[in-house]
Amino acid sequence: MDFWTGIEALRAKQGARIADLLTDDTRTARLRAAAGPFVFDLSKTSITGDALNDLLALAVDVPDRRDAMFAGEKINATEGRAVLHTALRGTEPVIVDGADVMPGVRDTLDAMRAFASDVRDGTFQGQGGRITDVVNIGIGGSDLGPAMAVLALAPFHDGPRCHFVSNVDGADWADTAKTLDPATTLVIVASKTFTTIETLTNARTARDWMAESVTDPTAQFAALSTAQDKTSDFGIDPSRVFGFEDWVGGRYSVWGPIGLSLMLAIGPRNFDAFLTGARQIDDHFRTAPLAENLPVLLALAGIWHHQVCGYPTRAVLPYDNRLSRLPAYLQQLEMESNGKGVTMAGDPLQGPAGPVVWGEPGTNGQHAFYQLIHQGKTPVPCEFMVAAEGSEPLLDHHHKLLIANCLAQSEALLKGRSHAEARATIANRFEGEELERQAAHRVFEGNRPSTTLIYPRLTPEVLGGIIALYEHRVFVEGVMLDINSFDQWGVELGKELATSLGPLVDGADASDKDASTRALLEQLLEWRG
Ligand SMILES: O=P(O)(O)OC[C@H]1O[C@H](O)[C@H](O)[C@@H](O)[C@@H]1O
Repeated sequence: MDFWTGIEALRAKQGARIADLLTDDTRTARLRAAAGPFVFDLSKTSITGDALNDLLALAVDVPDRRDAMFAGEKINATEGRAVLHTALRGTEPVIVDGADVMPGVRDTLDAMRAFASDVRDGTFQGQGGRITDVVNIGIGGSDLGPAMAVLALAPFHDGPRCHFVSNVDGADWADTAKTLDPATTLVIVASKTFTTIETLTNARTARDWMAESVTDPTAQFAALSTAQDKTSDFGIDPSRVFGFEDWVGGRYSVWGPIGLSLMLAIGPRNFDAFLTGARQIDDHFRTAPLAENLPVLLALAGIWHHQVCGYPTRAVLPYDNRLSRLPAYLQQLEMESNGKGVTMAGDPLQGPAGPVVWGEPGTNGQHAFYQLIHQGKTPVPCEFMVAAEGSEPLLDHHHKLLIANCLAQSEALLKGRSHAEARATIANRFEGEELERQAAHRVFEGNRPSTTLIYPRLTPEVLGGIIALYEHRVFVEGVMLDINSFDQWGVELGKELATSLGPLVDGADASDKDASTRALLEQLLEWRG
């Protein structure tokens, strides 16, 4: 059946009360999947067994497309590229344009390991001695992955301190640089294309900063890029350039050279565990039946909530403070991949593609935006995640509270509180009409959907698995929607216009701009003096 016809038919199957569905004892076992160290529960959604079967039927193309991706077929059709981030953590040969890519992947990983070990054990020295700090200069996929992962794996750090500079706003560089000694800092310029204006601007500023203090300004520079001619032009010695191929998308690139700062922080062995965790999920995704396939079920929950129920956003709520950058990471992964308007054939989509993805760690969000999630009129499907154990054994009483809060939120969303229940909680304080009015403000509709992902503890392996789960979820949704999840043409226009606006900020003629832009520019220029 055509996807959108199937979605239309599924709309008639909404409306079950989640609490009623949960009276069926078999539901939690059926709407749950396990893979590697994860258990995923989607029983607190309104997906009935019948609707799940229909959703699974709409995923019929997934196995073939999945196998095509893993086999190196050029499924990124608008750019004519294979999509092989899985090869960066893979073990089996993958043939692209007649040649196996795996020897190159292994060589690069070996070179990264050797360099990371040299930096970590002091064999590679800065001009003022051992490297104490690493600054990764990159943006988008060349920043979010390593920045998120370095923060997530803080308990595993035994290498130099890692910093991340991404924004072209000079404040980002300035605030970071003032904590650093150039003579003991390694600067990593991370850019797949090595043309990104933000990254090159920051990298040149970093080179000038080095030049003020050390003899050889680029001797402590490394580069991560597909464009090795451009890294040489910048002055970075090829021995410190770690290359990758165009079949690695920016937002899928943390597994290879773009992960170098992570490898420097946690060491090659832990980085290997990070890859292993992702590979476990790759194996699960390739072999588990669709109905038990964790990324597939994540995707079906996504399709159910966005395309069927029409909920415009989805919240990612890790009860894991070190995953505080995960929502931002997933915003790029999901919204840049599936924020599309046309099918693979270029026809307008008949409905929305990816939802708005947002979130913050719990419990912080509870004291901020959860009000809207509980009582706002537009339901927000919530994706909770929590570990059985924290990484701070001496603070286990904190972790118990974290788990209790995570489960309490999904329970509150599910159960809600009726008017009668609300009235009962305040009947000793109010009466008559005032009691009714006060009670109305304390009603929770309930029946709000959520899913929960649980795991034993946040380790490199588990983090690798979480990212791979979401990568494959995005892929499955993309296949079902018949969109290209691997290009990002939507970011181009703004870049082109920024280039044309550059001279205007210097005072060049703005007469071809629209009236609003002209007026804003005029005021800004007046204030700039
Ligand atoms: O790694 P780079 O080539 O510098 O690209 C950095 C980022 O910028 C682009 O505009 C894309 O939207 C992102 O997908 C990419 O990750």
